[in-house]
Amino acid sequence: MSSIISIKNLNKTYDSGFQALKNINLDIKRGEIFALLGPNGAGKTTLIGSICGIVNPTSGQIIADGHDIQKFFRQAREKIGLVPQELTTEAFESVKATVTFSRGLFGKPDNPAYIESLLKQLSLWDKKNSRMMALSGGMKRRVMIAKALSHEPSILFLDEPTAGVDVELRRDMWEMVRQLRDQGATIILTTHYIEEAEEMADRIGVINKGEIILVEEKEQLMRQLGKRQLTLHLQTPIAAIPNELSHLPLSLNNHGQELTYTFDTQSEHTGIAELLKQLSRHGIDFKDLNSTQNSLEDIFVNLVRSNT
Ligand SMILES: Nc1ncnc2c1ncn2[C@@H]1O[C@H](COP(=O)(O)OP(=O)(O)OP(=O)(O)O)[C@@H](O)[C@H]1O
Repeated sequence: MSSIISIKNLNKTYDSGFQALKNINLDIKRGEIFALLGPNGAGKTTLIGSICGIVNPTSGQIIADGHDIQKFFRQAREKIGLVPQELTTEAFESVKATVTFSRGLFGKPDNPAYIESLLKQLSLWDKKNSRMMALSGGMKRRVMIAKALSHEPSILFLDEPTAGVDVELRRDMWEMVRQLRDQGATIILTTHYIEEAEEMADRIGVINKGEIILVEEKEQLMRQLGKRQLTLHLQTPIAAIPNELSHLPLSLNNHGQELTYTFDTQSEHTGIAELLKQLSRHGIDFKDLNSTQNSLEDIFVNLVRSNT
């Protein structure tokens, strides 16, 4: 897959002297969903703002769909749709007028058929004549997406798309974003919600204190760093893990009723066969067992912690 965005040696120091981005190098592949994860103040909005031409980088280069964002701002910006964090809309305008106006801002000729298909896709067609102020928060968010897509960009940025949105609407949004990707858009989203990245992203980038500390295929990331836990629900509670088993990665929980074994999904030998043999030797029987994969959240928390 070729790159649609290429960022080289990007730095941003604000007038206050604060360095918000530190030598960022990042390529976004055409047609992917890329999730940029990071704690508060990590530099996510500054990075997106730089790509969209809202923030002026101190140094470095950004190419968006073939155009240098600093040298050919208009051409590069035309390729980009941005859905900002805040809902900003004209209260008295109709949905259709708002979206049509946004297209005009990019100097694109009217295309009522495109606007109609966009509103239909975002389930807004029924509301096309409603005033913005009469819409629910979720509908307003959809209009923000329609506005961002009104000039037919190839790249869509979603800055915290589901902040403050209820679970059901969040799932709808995810579905919508996937559909957009399937139609050929490249999507970059920032999020605090690990679950959102886990659910949607093809690749994940982690930014912390202005530095990209990791970029990885999501599946690969989960495989590489994911640990699995096997929990054995014991027939009879035990007071302590027998000394002979103390070298194993075991923990005793739930008043001695559960024994949890942590192992690496990547290693050749999980050690489970040996564990079961040892338990049987010590007369520890279990009535049930289940296993769980460590979540991306564990991985993320560990990464950010080890980077501080
Ligand atoms: N105009 C500005 N002047 C000075 N410092 C700024 C300015 N804008 C942002 N910063 C600082 O730069 C850092 C990165 O901010 P940014 O908004 O990019 O982070 P973020 O990852 O988007 O955070 P959040 O998740 O809270 O939105 C923060 O420490 C912030 O205080």
